[in-house]
Amino acid sequence: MRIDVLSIFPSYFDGLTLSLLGKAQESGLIDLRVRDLRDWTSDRHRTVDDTPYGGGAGMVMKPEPWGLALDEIAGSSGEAPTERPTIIFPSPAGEVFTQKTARALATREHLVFGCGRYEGIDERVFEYASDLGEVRLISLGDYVLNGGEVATMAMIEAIGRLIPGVVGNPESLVEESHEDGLLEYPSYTKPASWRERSVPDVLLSGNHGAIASWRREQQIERTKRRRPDLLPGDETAPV
Ligand SMILES: COc1cccc(COC(=O)c2cn[nH]c2)c1
Repeated sequence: MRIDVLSIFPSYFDGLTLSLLGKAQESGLIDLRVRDLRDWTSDRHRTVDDTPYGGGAGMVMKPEPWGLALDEIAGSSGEAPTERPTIIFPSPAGEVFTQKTARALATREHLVFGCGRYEGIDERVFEYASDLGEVRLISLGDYVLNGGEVATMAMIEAIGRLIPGVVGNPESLVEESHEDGLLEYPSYTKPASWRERSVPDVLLSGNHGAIASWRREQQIERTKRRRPDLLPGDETAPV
């Protein structure tokens, strides 16, 4: 998978070269290219923002740099024609990102992330970008960040770890929260007793059927308690 990131703070993404995603890049599973949006400005101050038409506080990101950058990155830049890229703009006004979104995006060949700053990006950029690829405005949740970089980091990690070969043991991707629509069961490791607190006996029983049932009960109980919104109407229905 090729992932392009456009940001006025490209060094935000230095962290992605570490650990898991770092190895994925070395092995060629992920081709991550982080670019500074200011590289597509032409004035001395490398200006990327201006005042909003219609007034209002703050600044809006100018369309010109975005248009030039997207033409180069998302346009058919002479490389072998592959599927059109999916162009993602993190935004508080976007669809909510879930594990389902991550799974769907992990199947794509080419993702482009456009990190907004200030009060946002000129709306015409999203319209123009839809001629170059599938445009998705995606929100991590109902809160506002100062820019799209943190949301992009989170999405790249959530998507990247689902790409076959990135995570050593794919089994570890199966039993985790949201994979089966429920929160994950509690985990324990040695010592069996720690500060007067013991590991649930069932987990020491060696009875794999009982352990599986106990874990499923824990998933349902936790989901009911912390995230009832995830449960279908009838919480005993198979998820
Ligand atoms: C594209 O325009 C803007 C404007 C303002 C902030 C941002 C950054 O994204 C978020 O704030 C966000 C993402 N998920 N939840 C919140 C983008």
